[in-house]
Order: sequence, then structure tokens, then C-alpha cells
Amino acid sequence: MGKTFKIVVLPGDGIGPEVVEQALEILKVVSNATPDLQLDITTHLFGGCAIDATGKPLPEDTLAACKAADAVLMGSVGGPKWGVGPVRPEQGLLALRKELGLYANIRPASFASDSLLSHSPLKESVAKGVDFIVVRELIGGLYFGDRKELVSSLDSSKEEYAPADAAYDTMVYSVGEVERITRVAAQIALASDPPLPIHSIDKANVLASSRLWRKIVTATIKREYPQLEQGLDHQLVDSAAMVMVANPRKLNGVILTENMFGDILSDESSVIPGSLGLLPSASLAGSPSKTSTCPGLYEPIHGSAPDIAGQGIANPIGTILSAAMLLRYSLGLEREAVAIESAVRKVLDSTSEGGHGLRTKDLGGNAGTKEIGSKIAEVLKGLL
Ligand SMILES: NC(=O)C1=CN([C@@H]2O[C@H](COP(=O)(O)OP(=O)(O)OC[C@H]3O[C@@H](n4cnc5c(N)ncnc54)[C@H](O)[C@@H]3O)[C@@H](O)[C@H]2O)C=CC1
Ligand SMILES: CC(C)CC(=O)C(=O)O
Ligand SMILES: [Mg+2]
Repeated sequence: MGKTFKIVVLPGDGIGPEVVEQALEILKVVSNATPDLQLDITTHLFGGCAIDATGKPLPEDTLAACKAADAVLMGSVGGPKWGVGPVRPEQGLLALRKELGLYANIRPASFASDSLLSHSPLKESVAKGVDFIVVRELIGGLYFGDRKELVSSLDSSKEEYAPADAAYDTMVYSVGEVERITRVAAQIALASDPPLPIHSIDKANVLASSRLWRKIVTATIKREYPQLEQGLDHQLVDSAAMVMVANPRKLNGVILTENMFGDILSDESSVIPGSLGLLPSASLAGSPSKTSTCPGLYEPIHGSAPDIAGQGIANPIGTILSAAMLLRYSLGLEREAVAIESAVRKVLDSTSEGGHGLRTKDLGGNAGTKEIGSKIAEVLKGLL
């Protein structure tokens, strides 16, 4: 008897359902080809569609299902329909991450394939050889600190305002929060031989929380991972954002940073391979490990892309690569994860499409979401 894994699927809003559908096709190929692997997949309401159906972005039964699952595969949430009113889809995502304790967001930003270099907005000489992984703290900082809208109307979605209106957000980090995310970055650095350098990114010249961050990262590495001390550096986020597009190889290794900086820098990093639609992520409640698995939430780094939703042209690769991360970190299926990554690379590299591989519009091609997904599934069948 094989093992049955519970997978909860949250397609969400906008292009979410379109890209998730393709990732599910890929998981189906893996389960059909893997004796004894049973995937018990259930789909739940989450985000704007959940607000429409229940009034809440994260209904109780969705949260309960996620808590009981081995892994959650998500599309994206949000969109103009729900705007910035008092009940927003994005609140559901923040609540889900917090409820599941997912403090470690891992966003590999290396090229899915060298064949994309010609499409990168950066010069090939700048973009070639970039290989870094963003480790973003996910349940602290500005997105979770005390905030208030001090508006006379008590509702920031209203258009009227008074001159005295104001609003604030606060960025708080504790020693324990910085220590545990530093350990995740260190474990990822140590998984390579030789170990990868760690670039910790903050704004310590201005922010008190960043000065604490810098001190704790330094102390944790010195105390617990002395072999990584030489490879640790600290950079300010403004100049690091510039380096990321001017000379991104200088950031090769592990980028360790807090919640909002990691959110912004990881979207910026997608410029290097050429599309936000390519990059995956894993959100875990601990360090990824080759020897043990842990539950996690897997999603592409992009949002619901309302500008292209419903057209069947979204790039599903970020979600498909997120499914590969799910197999690796939550199900312990490394071979299958590598096979998916190889299939993606083969499809992008194929020269059968007049000199370059099959591509969606964001990468300069004209293939649809389903066409890309089906091609990757077909190539994957040959690899498993
Ligand atoms: N994890 C999540 O669910 C996230 C949700 N959002 C939400 O998504 C909504 C839209 O946000 P935006 O700022 O427009 O960011 P976005 O990431 O949805 O889109 C930014 C740009 O990238 C393009 N893009 C994104 N994913 C793509 C894909 N797979 N294939 C091809 N092109 C793609 C879009 O067409 C758009 O031009 C907002 O409500 C936002 O709050 C944003 C980020 C993450
Ligand atoms: C939608 C937000 C809650 C966060 C975000 O942009 C992200 O995690 O990439
Ligand atoms: Mg983001």
C-alpha cells in the first residue's frame, strides 16, 4: 500500500485557476507514473471568490482543510473587483500564511533555462550565470505590524478625506523571528558544496528593525554556522535593488531579507529571466531538507494578473515549478521534482518552434496556457 498525500488546491482569482489547472495536469502525470503514490486532491474557496461566496477571504472550512493537508497549492488572489476595501482577498493570504506558521518563503530566481537569455530585458552579458535564491521572512515585519487608518470616515475605500486624516503601519521584528529565518538561509547555503554566500539585505542606515536584523543575522551565523561567516555580507536594500539589475551575478547565492523587501526584490528578480510568470515559491514552517519533509504552501510569485485574466495566455510555468517544489519539500519526491524542472527546460529550449521553444506571450511567443501545460506534461511522461 502506497502513501496517500492530502493536497489542498486554492485556485483563487484572475489567472489563478488557469495556471493551477496546468500544474494539476502535471501532478496527475506524476501520480499516474509513480506506483503507490496517491494524491487526495480537494479544491477550496479562497480569496476574492471566497468573499463573493461567503463574505470572507479565508472561510473556516478552507483553513481547516489547509491545516490538515500535507501541502497546499495556490494560484493567486485579488483583483480590481475587491479593490482596497475593508474586506480584501489579500487579507486571506496573509491570514493563511500566519495560521500555518509559514515563516520561510523560498523563491529561487535562477534561470529556468539559458535559452531565455535572448528574451531578457537585460543584456545577455549581464543576465547570464545569475543564480540566487531569495529567502524571505513571511509572517513578520510591515505586513503584520500594528496598522491603522486614522480617517474620519473610518474606511480607506471611501473617496472623501479630511486634511487631518492619516494612516500608519509598523515594522516589528523579534530576535527569535530573525534567528529562525537566518537558520533557513544558512541551511540552504550549506546544502551546496561549497556553501553559498549569504547576502542579508536591510535598511539599517534608517530603520531600527533593520539594525536588529543585521545584529541577529551576524550573531546567529557566527554562533551556529561559523563556516558561513566569511561568505556573509550585509547590503542596503536600495543599492541592492540597483545591483540586481545592473550586475545581478554579484548577488549569486542566498539573499536573506525581511517580508516586504523580499516581496519587492523577488518581483524585481523576475526581470532577469524575463517574466514574472516563470518564478515559483515555497512557504514553509521550517528549513527545507533532503532528509525530511514538512507541510507547505506553494504558489507562483505573481499575482492574479487581472489585465490578462480569462484570455488563456497566462504563463503557467511559475505554478508548475511551484508544484515541483511541493513534490520536493512536502512529499519527498526529489526525482519527480527534478523531472518536472527538466521538462520545463526542454520545452523552453526546444528548437522545433522555429528557433526557440514554445512560449507564452510574456516570453515573446504565442502559445496559450493550456498548450504550454500540455507540452510540459507530454515531455514529463517521457522522463518519468
Ligand atoms: N500571492 C498572491 O496571490 C498575490 C496577489 N497579488 C494581487 O494580484 C492583483 C494584481 O496585482 P499586480 O500588481 O497587477 O501584479 P501581478 O503579478 O498580478 O501582475 C503584474 C504584471 O505581470 C503580468 N503577469 C503576472 N503573472 C503572469 C503570468 N503568469 N503570465 C504572464 N504575465 C503575468 C501581469 O499580466 C501584469 O502585467 C492585486 O490584487 C494584488 O494584490 C499580487 C501579488 C501576489
Ligand atoms: C499579495 C500580498 C499579500 C503579498 C505578495 O505580493 C506576495 O507574497 O508576493
Ligand atoms: Mg508579491
